[in-house]
Amino acid sequence: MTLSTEAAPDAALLRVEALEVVYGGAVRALVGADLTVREGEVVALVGANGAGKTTLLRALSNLLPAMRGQVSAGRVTYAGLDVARTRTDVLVRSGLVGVLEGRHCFGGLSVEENLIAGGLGRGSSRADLRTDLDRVYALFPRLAAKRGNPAGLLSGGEQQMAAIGRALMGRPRLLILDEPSMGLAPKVVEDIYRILVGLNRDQGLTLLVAEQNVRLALRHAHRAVVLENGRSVLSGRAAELRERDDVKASYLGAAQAPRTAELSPA
Ligand SMILES: Nc1ncnc2c1ncn2[C@@H]1O[C@H](COP(=O)(O)OP(=O)(O)OP(=O)(O)O)[C@@H](O)[C@H]1O
Repeated sequence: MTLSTEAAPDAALLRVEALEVVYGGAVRALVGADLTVREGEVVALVGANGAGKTTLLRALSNLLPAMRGQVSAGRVTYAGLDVARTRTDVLVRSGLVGVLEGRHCFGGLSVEENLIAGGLGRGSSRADLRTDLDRVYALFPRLAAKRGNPAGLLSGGEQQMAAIGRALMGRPRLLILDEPSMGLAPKVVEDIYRILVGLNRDQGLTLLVAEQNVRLALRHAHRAVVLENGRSVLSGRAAELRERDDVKASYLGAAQAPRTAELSPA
């Protein structure tokens, strides 16, 4: 079911249409996912454990083949590119940059070397690297203070900041994040979201954030898409979704309202 707030198709920076994904030829992880992200938006992809959020994000960066996953139907288009036919590094240089599961800092490298790796992936010049490092350090003063330390010794929150900083070094047009709140203290999560939303507001950075913490996601996003069992079942403006009884009952911990699946389409 879909609220009537989706973009006209031509306005989309990213478009996912009726996407189906199978792992190992057997596990059907997505069975019909639809998603649109317009330039300048913050869009949340929410859903319970195993709903398919990470799988969808992998598909956006054409990372499924490396996980024995395969798009079996549907299509992903980013900035006019057919993603399934575009190498991940080409997508990165086109501005589609992900902070995917596990944060993946290079533990033996310093914080600064980790950040520089993000700029090199994009082919930045030495001068660009310097400018971008200063920008990242201004956003995350804690990284500036630890620039020479091994990234492996950072706290979980600092590693998340380093992973986001490294992605920003790639000068993204669309930044994709997988559960940036995972395992972090509420205060750190708030700091990270404040910075991300600030980048959207002040610099127009487009964001797609997968979150299990639906309350958090709906507070910060402009729009959201709800995934259930590999299918997008609901989408619309975050402010409207927050007020829906079915969303409250299923995802925001409200008691009496019926579950999403029992409701008729909006
Ligand atoms: N590499 C893989 N090989 C086989 N099955 C997988 C693989 N990765 C995910 N799956 C399966 O695909 C389904 C969707 O998983 P996915 O990780 O995309 O969900 P998710 O919404 O991100 O969940 P979580 O929030 O727990 O990470 C699950 O049934 C999962 O077991």
